[in-house]
Amino acid sequence: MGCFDCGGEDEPKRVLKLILLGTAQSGKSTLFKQLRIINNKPFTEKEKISMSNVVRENLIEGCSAILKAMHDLGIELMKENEDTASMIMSIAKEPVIEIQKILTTKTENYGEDIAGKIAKLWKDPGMKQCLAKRSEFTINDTIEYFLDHCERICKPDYVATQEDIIKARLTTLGITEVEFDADGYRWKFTDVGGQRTERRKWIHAFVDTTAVVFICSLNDFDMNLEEDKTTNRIHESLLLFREICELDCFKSIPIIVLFNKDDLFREKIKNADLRVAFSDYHGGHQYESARDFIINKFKSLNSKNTQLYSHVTTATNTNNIKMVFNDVKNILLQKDLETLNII
Ligand SMILES: Nc1nc2c(ncn2[C@@H]2O[C@H](COP(=O)(O)OP(=O)(O)OP(=O)(O)O)[C@@H](O)[C@H]2O)c(=O)[nH]1
Ligand SMILES: [Mg+2]
Repeated sequence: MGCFDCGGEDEPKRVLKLILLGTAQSGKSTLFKQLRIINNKPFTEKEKISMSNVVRENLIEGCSAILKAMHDLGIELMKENEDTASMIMSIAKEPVIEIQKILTTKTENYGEDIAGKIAKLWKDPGMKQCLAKRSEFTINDTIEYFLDHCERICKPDYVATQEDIIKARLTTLGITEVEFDADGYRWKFTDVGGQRTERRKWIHAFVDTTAVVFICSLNDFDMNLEEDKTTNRIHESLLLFREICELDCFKSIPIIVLFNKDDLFREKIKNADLRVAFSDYHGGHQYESARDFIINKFKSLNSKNTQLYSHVTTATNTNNIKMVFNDVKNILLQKDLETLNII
């Protein structure tokens, strides 16, 4: 493990480098954003402005995805909301920059305030009926939050809050790093894109890795990939996890698996059947049985006996990630001290 001179301090700090890996939408960037918050690297004004546009786009795009799914699934919309639905569908076709313009300039052209119309649309029973079938179409996991806050988000002077930024969905392209100092060490976290086309870039980020943080979304078991509609998301995650465990470069380093989106999984499992993904599952709708079944599927792939640690997480919850990060820190600090023969 190399040393790194952080500058400005008396002694160079030892560097611990962690890489966040996992399939698309598992929650890597959400965790990455939480790590910034926890370690006092707040979002800059520029980032807040740019994320405001992402949030607006998530709201319009999500709303339009629900409306399209209602049409495809034969779910009725109240007659009085039909004009709003057409308006949303046409705004959603615009490039992101246009959506921003439409929502930031005065909206007299539309007769009524767009936000008010979306808020009314959100009360349409068909919208919620459709979301109950969300595993049948692609929709952002945090769309309910954005719809609940649509009046604030559509204001011309809207600036994204910390919570909005955590809940925003922006596909990661390329590799992003953040560094901070804690407990006498310099911590480096690397976030990568999880879509299949992004994974070929990962190799560039593997150098000098201290530990891998692999993120799997528990909620994925009844959904198919966005980039390949015929492949189950949790099967893809298992395959990817096996590949990572088998990589020579990670042979002797710890792998920390985060079973994420626990909040969504707890709700979903009450009605959904894990057998849609695993025909050998017989635990019914019981949360613990289903959760442990998935965890054991991952653990069984750890053929090369890598040091494996696991946590169940809700990455959108800052306190939860704070606790997990403390545990991860303790594991890695202990290991580093052992390496140095200090203990
Ligand atoms: N409810 C809930 N939503 C989550 C959780 N973790 C992440 N999300 C949401 O899921 C969406 C996708 O999360 P990201 O962190 O962007 O996923 P990613 O793994 O970085 O995806 P790629 O960049 O495409 O690889 C975002 O809207 C997040 O707010 C969670 O634990 N619970
Ligand atoms: Mg990402």
